[in-house]
Amino acid sequence: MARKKIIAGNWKMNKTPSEAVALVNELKPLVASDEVDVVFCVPAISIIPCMEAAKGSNINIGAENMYFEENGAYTGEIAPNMLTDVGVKYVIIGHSERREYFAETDETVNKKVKKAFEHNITPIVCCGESLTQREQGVTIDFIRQQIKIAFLDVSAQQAATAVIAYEPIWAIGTGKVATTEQAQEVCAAIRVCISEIYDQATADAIRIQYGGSVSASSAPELFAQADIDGGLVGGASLKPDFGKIVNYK
Ligand SMILES: O=C(CO)COP(=O)(O)O
Repeated sequence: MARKKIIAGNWKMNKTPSEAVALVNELKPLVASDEVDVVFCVPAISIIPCMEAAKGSNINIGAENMYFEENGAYTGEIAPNMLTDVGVKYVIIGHSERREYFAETDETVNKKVKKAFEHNITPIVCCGESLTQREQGVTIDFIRQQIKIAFLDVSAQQAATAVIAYEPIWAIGTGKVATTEQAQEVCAAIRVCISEIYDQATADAIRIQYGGSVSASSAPELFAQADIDGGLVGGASLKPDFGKIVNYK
């Protein structure tokens, strides 16, 4: 079945709100496309101004993180209904930088994924192995574990609408993009894992992105793979190059 590609930018901790608005305005004409879903995941403080700037365009403004409680004494966190109240439909969950620097675990990722679905926000669920894990030959086992825990108690109906981002940690921000074969192999294994947890229809529906040093030159071949349904793009999403990535064909 044909899955619509989804190409998302992860701005990470870059751009002040006014710089963010300028970037949305700059990229707006470049990322125009009827063929793919386009998402800019921006720092929380820039979500509202970016939404305003993106009005009338095909750009969806998403969040980079969200907490798994509804409200309360969680200083510094952003609740799901704060996101939905301003129209956010996508949130990145469990990025490797959150896992590494902010102590996120497979269990907190699972709580956040469930909470996002409760609020009808599409989670972009991140997974990915370290260089040591790849060298030790445990990549697929490790990714399967991350996926199985992330989707605990998530229904097939919900999972079918999710986005998974496969981001090998060694390829993030390093300029070292995984080979097309490596990326396709793991994305295919993720789809098999989803078919085992749920069924083939769910596996056929779920969208799986590749992320890690995606550039205008690597995107066309990566996105042509059978199990790669788009990309989660860091550095190159902050540049006019992102327009080329979106219009990779
Ligand atoms: O972490 C990433 C996207 O979430 C990838 O970042 P880069 O594209 O900068 O390698």
